[in-house]
Amino acid sequence: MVITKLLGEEIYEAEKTLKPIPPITESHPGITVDEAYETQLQYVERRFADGTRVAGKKIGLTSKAMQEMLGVDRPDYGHILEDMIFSEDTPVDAGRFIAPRVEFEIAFILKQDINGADVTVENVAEAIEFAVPAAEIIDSRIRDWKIKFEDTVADNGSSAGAVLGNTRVPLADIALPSVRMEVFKNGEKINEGQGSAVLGNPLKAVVWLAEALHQYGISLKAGEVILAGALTKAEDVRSGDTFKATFDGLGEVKVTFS
Ligand SMILES: C=C/C=C(\O)C(=O)O
Repeated sequence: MVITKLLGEEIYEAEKTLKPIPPITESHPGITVDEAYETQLQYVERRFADGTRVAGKKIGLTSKAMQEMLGVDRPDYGHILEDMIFSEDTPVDAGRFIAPRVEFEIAFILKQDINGADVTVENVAEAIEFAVPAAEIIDSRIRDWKIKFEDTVADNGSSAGAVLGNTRVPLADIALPSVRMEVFKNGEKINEGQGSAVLGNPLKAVVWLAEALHQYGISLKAGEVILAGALTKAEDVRSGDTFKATFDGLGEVKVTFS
């Protein structure tokens, strides 16, 4: 059995000191997915002790592009904490992370709680107030991004930050699977994708999340932000870089790194 409290503490320390740890799947080869999620919760509890709170959740590994990039074959989730939310208007210090990457996705703001195992796309749509263009900063507290599924789960879904664009679009005004996205780095277009890349429809990712959380007795709360997963692969970040993603009908989000 894995000592999840100790592992959660190790991940917390790695993040704080910028000293990554070896893959947990090597130091604890028998770690189960349940133990990895328990480790994530222990990390989150440790972060609460510093005074932060849950702002929402991220769903990861919902697109083929990200699954292929990281060599995993199924979605996971992590917690977005209040101190992980950055503003579009203030450059984010790349030096506060170990090996940061940025990715672009559709996010949702909830107006109702979502509970339970038998959630449908319709239930999820009713609980969402707005769709929002979003960037997620990901990072790995595991050395050199050498992660297997259980490593990234334990490491809070490799999440490090979120930036929300300024637009808020009601779901009635947008067909999420057909939203086209373009990604620009320092003014040059580097990638493009479509909402359907996320499990066919980003709302299905939220259904997946509600069901996955239910197994661990966690529900989604009104006011939370849910990042539904990157549409295209993540991009390495260096200080001085500016990234922007434009989404048809949804607006844009920008993030600059100092
Ligand atoms: C390792 C992180 C993956 C994601 O955040 C994603 O696929 O969105």
